Amino acid sequence: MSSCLEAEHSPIFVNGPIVVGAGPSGLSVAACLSNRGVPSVILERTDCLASLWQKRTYDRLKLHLPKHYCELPLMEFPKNFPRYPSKQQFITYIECYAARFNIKPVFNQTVEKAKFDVVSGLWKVKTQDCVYTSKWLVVATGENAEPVVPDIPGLKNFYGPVVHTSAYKSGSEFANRKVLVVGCGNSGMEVCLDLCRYNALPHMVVRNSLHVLPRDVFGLSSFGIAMTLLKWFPLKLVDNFLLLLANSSLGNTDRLGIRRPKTGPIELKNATGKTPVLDVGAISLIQSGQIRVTVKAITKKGAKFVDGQEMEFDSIILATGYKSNVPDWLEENGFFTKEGMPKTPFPNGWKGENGLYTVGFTRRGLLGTVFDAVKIAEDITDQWMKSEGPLSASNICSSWGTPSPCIVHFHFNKS
Ligand SMILES: Cc1cc2nc3c(=O)[nH]c(=O)nc-3n(C[C@H](O)[C@H](O)[C@H](O)COP(=O)(O)OP(=O)(O)OC[C@H]3O[C@@H](n4cnc5c(N)ncnc54)[C@H](O)[C@@H]3O)c2cc1C
Ligand SMILES: NC(=O)C1=CN([C@@H]2O[C@H](COP(=O)(O)OP(=O)(O)OC[C@H]3O[C@@H](n4cnc5c(N)ncnc54)[C@H](OP(=O)(O)O)[C@@H]3O)[C@@H](O)[C@H]2O)C=CC1
Ligand SMILES: O=C(O)C(=O)Cc1c[nH]c2ccccc12
Repeated sequence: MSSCLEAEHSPIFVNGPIVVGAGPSGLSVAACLSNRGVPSVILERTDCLASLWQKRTYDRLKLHLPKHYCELPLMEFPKNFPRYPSKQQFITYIECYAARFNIKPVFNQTVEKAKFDVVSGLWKVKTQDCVYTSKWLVVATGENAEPVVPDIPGLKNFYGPVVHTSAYKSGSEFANRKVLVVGCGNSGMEVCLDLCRYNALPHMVVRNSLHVLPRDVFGLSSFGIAMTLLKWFPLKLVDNFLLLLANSSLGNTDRLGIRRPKTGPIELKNATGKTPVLDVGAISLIQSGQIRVTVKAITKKGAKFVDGQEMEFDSIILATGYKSNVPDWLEENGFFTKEGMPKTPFPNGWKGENGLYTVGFTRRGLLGTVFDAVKIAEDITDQWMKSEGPLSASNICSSWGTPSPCIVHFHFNKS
């Protein structure tokens, strides 16, 4: 970023939106804009695209919804990809996607602060190196920006390694080890399964009720079945049907220490964002006793079970989920909750005031991302055409590869 260093103290004006984050959401917005001839700049804190997928997920990860539901706008997955692409295939797809739309994010730029400047009518976005300004700010930092590391009593005194799932790659280092896995969302379940495949001995902490559904039934994906049925039937009926399928294929999970919530799986996902576990084999290992369930408290060397029994563990894996980091860097007036999620529920949470947009905060996975990205690109394009218009190529500072980014400097009065 030599241009940034040269431009010390003078903001870099972006003739199009500034997008924060080069994950699937940021790339989707940039692609939809590029398709409409609108430039944008993506600022990304890491040195790669889709860093969640490249750096913070385990080796065995596959998409758990059929690929059709995980496609970004304007580009399908290759025909030869399986129904559930692997993490590496998804990353390849993302790289091809960026190349196809000629998107070149500015890497190693952590957005530390962003604020709307009323005087200039522009967003000022500060990274460790530069200040960027634009009429539009697109927040694409994701629902999974930071790991949740709960303050569990006893955890600090535990003598062995404690790893969050975002740093877990495979069970290869855990062979013959007793591992306590805290949390039983999709990460906890899949890590337990992976640990078993490497001959480790996982014990899983289940705190609350949760839904587990088979990923596939009769060769069809449960999610696909639900999406199809929802076109004709009410949500509650579809949820009941999913539970019927789940009980007949997995049995009664209550008996395994996994209680079902009263609200159905899709209704709960829509209302709270809590994703049902889509089972890819962990339940049968719980049934056979290879994965053990529930614990009460963590002690210095192990954990105390609800029945009073104590057990020693070699390692702890925190499968305790993720959180948004928006409150750490965005200064705004009440569009986001203190947890960093838009207050306005889906489908209307994509647009704030003064040119603020959010993509990928719908708790609906990549389907939600596509919905937001298309809306945002339409909305910004309309404004851009009216007010900005395509400037000559030499004035454009953008994440497009060609013409090579060139920067327009504006000086602002310090407010
Ligand atoms: C293990 C796992 C598996 C999943 N599988 C699926 C699936 O199969 N199907 C599905 O639909 N969804 C799935 N999801 C949901 C997931 O959220 C989406 O797949 C997708 O990654 C969301 O994209 P995003 O761009 O919104 O967020 P992210 O992929 O998290 O990308 C956000 C980007 O913003 C960057 N960033 C964050 N803060 C800053 C900052 N301050 N400055 C600059 N850059 C910043 C990050 O480095 C990151 O590159 C999965 C999630 C996880 C954790
Ligand atoms: N193959 C795939 O595509 C995969 C997709 N994913 C997705 O990634 C996202 C994140 O999933 P995941 O990482 O599993 O996170 P989740 O937020 O879904 O689950 C977190 C789990 O940790 C538990 N937990 C949190 N704090 C504590 C605590 N203090 N003590 C005990 N338990 C605790 C929660 O319990 P409680 O419910 O009681 O709060 C919950 O069971 C989801 O959307 C998921 O679907 C994840 C893995 C694989
Ligand atoms: O993988 C995830 O976490 C997702 O959010 C994908 C998703 C969107 N809607 C759902 C409903 C049931 C299971 C997963 C999802």
